[in-house]
Amino acid sequence: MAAPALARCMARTGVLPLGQAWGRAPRLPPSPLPAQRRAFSNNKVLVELDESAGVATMKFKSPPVNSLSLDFLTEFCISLEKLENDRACRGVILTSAVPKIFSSGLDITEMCGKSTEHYAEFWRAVQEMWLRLYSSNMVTVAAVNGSSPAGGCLIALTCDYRIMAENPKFSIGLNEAQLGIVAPFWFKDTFVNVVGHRVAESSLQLGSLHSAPEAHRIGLVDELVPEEKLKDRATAVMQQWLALPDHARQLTKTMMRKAVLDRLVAHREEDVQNFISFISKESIQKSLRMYMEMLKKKKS
Ligand SMILES: CCCCC/C=C/C(=O)SCCNC(=O)CCNC(=O)[C@H](O)C(C)(C)COP(=O)(O)OP(=O)(O)OC[C@H]1O[C@@H](n2cnc3c(N)ncnc32)[C@H](O)[C@@H]1OP(=O)(O)O
Repeated sequence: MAAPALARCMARTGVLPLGQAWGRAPRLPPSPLPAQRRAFSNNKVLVELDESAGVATMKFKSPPVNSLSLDFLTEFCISLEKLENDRACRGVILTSAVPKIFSSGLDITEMCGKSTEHYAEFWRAVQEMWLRLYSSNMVTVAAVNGSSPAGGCLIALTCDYRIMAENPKFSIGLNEAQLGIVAPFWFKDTFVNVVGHRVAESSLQLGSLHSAPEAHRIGLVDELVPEEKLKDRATAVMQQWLALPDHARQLTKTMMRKAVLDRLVAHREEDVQNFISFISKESIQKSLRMYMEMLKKKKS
């Protein structure tokens, strides 16, 4: 489906047509074209594709903090879909163009004082982002070059490999409990698949944000590197992963992730309704408003 048609579909339904992501045939190797670089961009995401390497870099560019608004999620999904359907692309590195921040997670303003219809549209877009990224046929590497709470952490967890800048001021984690909200089961499942049940259980209950060294120690990120080496290291890791035949890697990835993906697909609408009833509670709205005020006060 062409990008404008996809955009129209998402504007109408808040969802990309799922058939596009599921049951896709294994990716073919890139055609032997001369070395070439291509770029495309929208308001929230910049994509640079190195055709000779078969690798795209997707940079989040939604200042001040790359919060995951409905617009961001829509443009992220459209960009990912374009790459997924591009034979020249076998891997994608996700990183940020905003200094010190990878992503501040779901845009809290999308979850405050909005209509039921808006909450449904927003949550479907969050689900869509995760379903597409977690089931991607491409190799996905997160180059985490800044703080990455909650939904930002989810994006990193959803990739195949995570490399973080070793700055101890940067933190990462599923801190939902600190906001008085609860990470849904598929955030939790993704987290458990990376760090194991025991670490996930305490980290989720406490809503912990882990400094980069601690995140490495508990296995939340795979490597720490000096910030200036992050890009090169992500490229090297990508080359290593792409040295293997795509079909074997893709089938293995599917086997490892299928149960978790299937669980959301089977309960997708129920999950939307759960989100709506949870987020619409006055007590939850109050917690979110207080949290936003706290963020603003922290500045002054
Ligand atoms: C059933 C429901 C489950 C839902 C699951 C939820 C998942 C989530 O992702 S909830 C979001 C959780 N996110 C956070 O807790 C992060 C909050 N933000 C921060 O901690 C910090 O902003 C920072 C560390 C990311 C960056 O710090 P700093 O560089 O100091 O920037 P500021 O704090 O001054 O923020 C600038 C500006 O951005 C606004 N903002 C920050 N995060 C968000 C956000 N997630 N959504 C919306 N807006 C956000 C912040 O309020 C400031 O706004 P202004 O004061 O208007 O400039």
